[in-house]
Amino acid sequence: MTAPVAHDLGKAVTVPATTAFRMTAGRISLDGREILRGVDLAIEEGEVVAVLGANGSGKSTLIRALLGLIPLSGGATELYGAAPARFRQWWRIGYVPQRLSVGGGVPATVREIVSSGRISRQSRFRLTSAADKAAVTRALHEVGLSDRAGDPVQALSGGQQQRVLIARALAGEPDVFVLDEPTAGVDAASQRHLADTLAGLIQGGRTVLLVAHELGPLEPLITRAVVLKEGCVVHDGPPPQAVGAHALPGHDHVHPHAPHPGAGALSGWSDAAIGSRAENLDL
Ligand SMILES: Nc1ncnc2c1ncn2[C@@H]1O[C@H](COP(=O)(O)OP(=O)(O)OP(=O)(O)O)[C@@H](O)[C@H]1O
Repeated sequence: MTAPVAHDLGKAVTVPATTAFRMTAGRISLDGREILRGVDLAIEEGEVVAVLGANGSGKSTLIRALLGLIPLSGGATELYGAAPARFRQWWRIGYVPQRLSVGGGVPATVREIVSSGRISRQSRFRLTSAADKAAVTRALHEVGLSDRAGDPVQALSGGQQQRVLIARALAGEPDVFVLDEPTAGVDAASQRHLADTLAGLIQGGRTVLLVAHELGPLEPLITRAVVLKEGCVVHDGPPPQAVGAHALPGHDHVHPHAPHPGAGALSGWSDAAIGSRAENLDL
């Protein structure tokens, strides 16, 4: 993919877009099973890409590998042109994992979790700034959780915890949003609100990479679909008509995520942002 044409001494030249994520011949084996089997993929800045596929096809594994969270057994990945071990600009990436792992962890409040989204923007020697606090407050407001800021995150419903993760991402003000099944377990109104918010982020030039089984209201935003089947890319291009795994031949997705009764409407989060260092990507 290329960026719009620039002009150099009157001559039109095509400027390559910056590649946010690249995987070349990526292979991953877990417990002796090959989960990704030779994936080539590049996500350019400004793209809005949906990774689709049946249960167990490797979507989450692909996303986590692109973020450098799972080591490859073959091939290579790059974040903004750097190998994950050499990548330093973690503030550029905001990751919303499928769920918050809080069981057995140190108790944390909603505000503390959301504040962790600012860590990659902070200097080791600098205390939390007014800008950090403002970004956290804005992100909490934008997901409609301002009134729950002081509550232990364990006290929130599953849907609300997902909004905490979204707020954490928003708080870091990243360039790229990576969302693993952002519509799973979220009611229809919240999905529409999420779509509006993503639309604002995309309009602001952000890149979006998301995993979804059903895109629902996110569908019009998607510029490219990558379909996985048994760890291989079987489609990479324009979203199919009636995009979503349901539209694909052989779709056999099982829906384990019932809409969560506690997942209320996301109230007004827009072009704030996310970010977190790799060690903060997966609480
Ligand atoms: N840590 C692990 N160890 C062993 N196998 C794993 C591990 N994580 C995932 N797998 C397996 O890898 C396969 C792909 O899992 P992954 O979560 O990437 O699929 P997915 O397409 O995201 O599925 P879903 O739609 O159900 O979320 C599955 O068969 C899963 O059981």
